[in-house]
Amino acid sequence: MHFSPVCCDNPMVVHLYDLRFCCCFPPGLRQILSDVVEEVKHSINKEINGAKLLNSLLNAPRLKSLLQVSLGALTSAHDTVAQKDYDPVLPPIPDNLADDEEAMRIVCLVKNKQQLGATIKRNGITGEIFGTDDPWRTDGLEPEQVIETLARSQGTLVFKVVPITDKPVSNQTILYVLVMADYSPQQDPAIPCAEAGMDFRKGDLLEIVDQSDTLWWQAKKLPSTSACAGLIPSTNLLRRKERVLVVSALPACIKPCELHSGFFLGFGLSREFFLATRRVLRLCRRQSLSTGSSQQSCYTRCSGSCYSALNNPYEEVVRYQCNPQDKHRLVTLVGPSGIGVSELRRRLIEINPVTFQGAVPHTTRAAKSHEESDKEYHFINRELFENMYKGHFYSTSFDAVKDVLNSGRICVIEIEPHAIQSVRTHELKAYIIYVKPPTAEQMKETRKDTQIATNDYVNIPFKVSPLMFFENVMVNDRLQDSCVQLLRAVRWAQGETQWVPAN
Ligand SMILES: Nc1ncnc2c1ncn2[C@@H]1O[C@H](COP(=O)(O)OP(=O)(O)OP(=O)(O)O)[C@@H](O)[C@H]1O
Repeated sequence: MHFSPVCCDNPMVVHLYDLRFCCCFPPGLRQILSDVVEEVKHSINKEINGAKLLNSLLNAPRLKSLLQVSLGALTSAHDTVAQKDYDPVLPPIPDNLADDEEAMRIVCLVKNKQQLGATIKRNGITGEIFGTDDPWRTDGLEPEQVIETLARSQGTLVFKVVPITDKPVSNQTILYVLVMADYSPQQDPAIPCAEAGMDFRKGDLLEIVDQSDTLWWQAKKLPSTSACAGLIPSTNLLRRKERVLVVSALPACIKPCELHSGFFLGFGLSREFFLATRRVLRLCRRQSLSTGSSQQSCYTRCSGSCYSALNNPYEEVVRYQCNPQDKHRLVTLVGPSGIGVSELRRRLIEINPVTFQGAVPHTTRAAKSHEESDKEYHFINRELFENMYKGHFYSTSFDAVKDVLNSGRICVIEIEPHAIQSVRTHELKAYIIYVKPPTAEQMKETRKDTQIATNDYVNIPFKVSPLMFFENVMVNDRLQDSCVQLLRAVRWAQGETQWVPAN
């Protein structure tokens, strides 16, 4: 080992970066060090035992005093460094910082020719981009100019990150949305930073805290205790992604799908893609509006939900607490045919006819002798009937529902899945209950006194895709239990704070 002391002109200046390579000592210390080195050289030449040499060296009074002096010199160097101002001269820390604010940080990046990913943010009110120090200031620069400068720079980039003194005044309104699509940032090659992304599934409730970017918004999933928001695609971006995905999901209900598989390659959407998607969606919508029983299996499967999800992947919702003067929420039952939706509705009304009432349906058939018009049915002609039910709840009109709600009663109706969207309005605030069949054995057991062929019902291909619209899912097993369950759910719906469509 060869060790020689190094001198420099100004022994009190110790540069932090060079501490490992440059030691500067005062003259007295330099002398002791030279003596020690001489002693070591001398011992080595005498070819004595290594362990002995080390032991005698460590116990040598000179080395001990050297260590003491060195420690003192280091402490003094540290104090000098701590007191000295180094270039570049940074602006003073704002003195009105709250005690709990994080301290100012100096961030040093070493950049080579590779790209440096950075998000540059501009304060919407002051126009300020972000504070850096002389010689490069961003004051008055456009974000594009800052990006250009960053891209051109090489070597060490030093940022001074100063905590904000005033909390930013957000000019954004917080938006709550019900999500109609699934999203995973890990599977999205287009997201700028997958780690900052937030995944969500159909039916999740999101609080959108920032929509200033056209492509990427920031949101929190509710209920959430996290202070951190994640990146999610904006409505337009998600719509674009969903258009690609929905076409791949459609062939199940659209029989001869003429789409070319090439359309699914990437998100670069061609004109052909849009035309094909539109054609498929039009078909889907037409089928979902169709009334014929032959189309039942198709529209119960897609139930127009793919169409609405594409249109509106984030449905705005608001928190709603029923006030005594408010009209009741519309209670809506949905389920496969023959499972007992009508039976449950009938029983609910029977239990408490003062509170519950069904909306009087319309029919085109002639009134029987004992039937009073507008009591069991509204008797109307075919032309009027066809005009009324287009896109609505078939034989039940909005007016019939509103009549019941205006009377102060709770209106209970049953609808087909494709009509779900028509009742999901801010005015009706429909509370939608999905009635499911029990297991095949239970179905046989509980329906043995009825005329229905139970096997046909449990295997019904009733796939309701907009599951996120159901606020309650119940199994119609034993009738008595189902009625109690239904009653409890309806009471809950009219009392608790809930999320309802904003529009
Ligand atoms: N939980 C139950 N236990 C026993 N029988 C039941 C139960 N639920 C319904 N039923 C009986 O099953 C039969 C079919 O019920 P219901 O008419 O209500 O079916 P639905 O789902 O309304 O069918 P559709 O829409 O075709 O009219 C009826 O005879 C009804 O009394």
